[in-house]
Amino acid sequence: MGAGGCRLYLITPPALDVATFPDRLAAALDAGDVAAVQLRLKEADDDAIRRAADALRPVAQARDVAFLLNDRPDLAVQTGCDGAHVGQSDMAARAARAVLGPDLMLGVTCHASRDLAMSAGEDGADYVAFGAFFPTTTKAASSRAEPDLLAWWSDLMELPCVAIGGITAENCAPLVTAGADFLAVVAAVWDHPDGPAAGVRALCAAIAAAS
Ligand SMILES: Cc1ncc(COP(=O)(O)OP(=O)(O)O)c(N)n1
Ligand SMILES: Cc1ncsc1CCOP(=O)(O)O
Ligand SMILES: [Mg+2]
Repeated sequence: MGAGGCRLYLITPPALDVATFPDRLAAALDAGDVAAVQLRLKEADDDAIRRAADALRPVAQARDVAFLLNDRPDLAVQTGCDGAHVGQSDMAARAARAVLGPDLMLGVTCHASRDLAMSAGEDGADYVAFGAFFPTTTKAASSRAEPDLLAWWSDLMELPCVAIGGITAENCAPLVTAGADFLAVVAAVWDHPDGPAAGVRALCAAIAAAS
């Protein structure tokens, strides 16, 4: 996940079949420019997360796509992930950084808060995530963010910012023009009526059109 224009950040669906999902992920990643994949299995136990990470990490890393694990910096280290994403009630960013060491990537949820984002940056985050920008059924999001937050952040800070929450090809343009470095999406890709590859193509085209 480097500097440059706005890029796509895929988050896995809430549940997946570890036998078949690697091919779905490969098809999605081969459809367009994707910077990162986050494995996010909120209901899975540690063994299931390890199995999924072992099956999916090579698919992403073979394509130079960063592979991050949600919520669990410890398992991210154990399973060879490129980093982890933590929320405000998962683990303090400073503690997550200590578990990950200096080299692995750390993302931190900052809701719609400038203060949380500045603290996350000071505590070792490699990116801050703001949202939810739009209504979403993937998660009961507790905060609502507006594009001007992205504009404020990207004007003042070097640290990349991720926009998340209900983002689609149809609604993403204001987030791109406001300065989001990454758009994190679940449903717009995995629930696309023509399949995940079509979802990635549509989002990449929308990002390009707004850039
Ligand atoms: C890129 C990105 N941004 C935000 C989140 C949300 O994290 P969190 O608030 O910890 O909620 P859960 O995803 O754990 O339900 C995320 N996962 N990724
Ligand atoms: C994990 C998460 N955190 C805030 S909104 C959200 C869900 C994003 O999924 P979708 O792109 O389907 O709205
Ligand atoms: Mg979390």
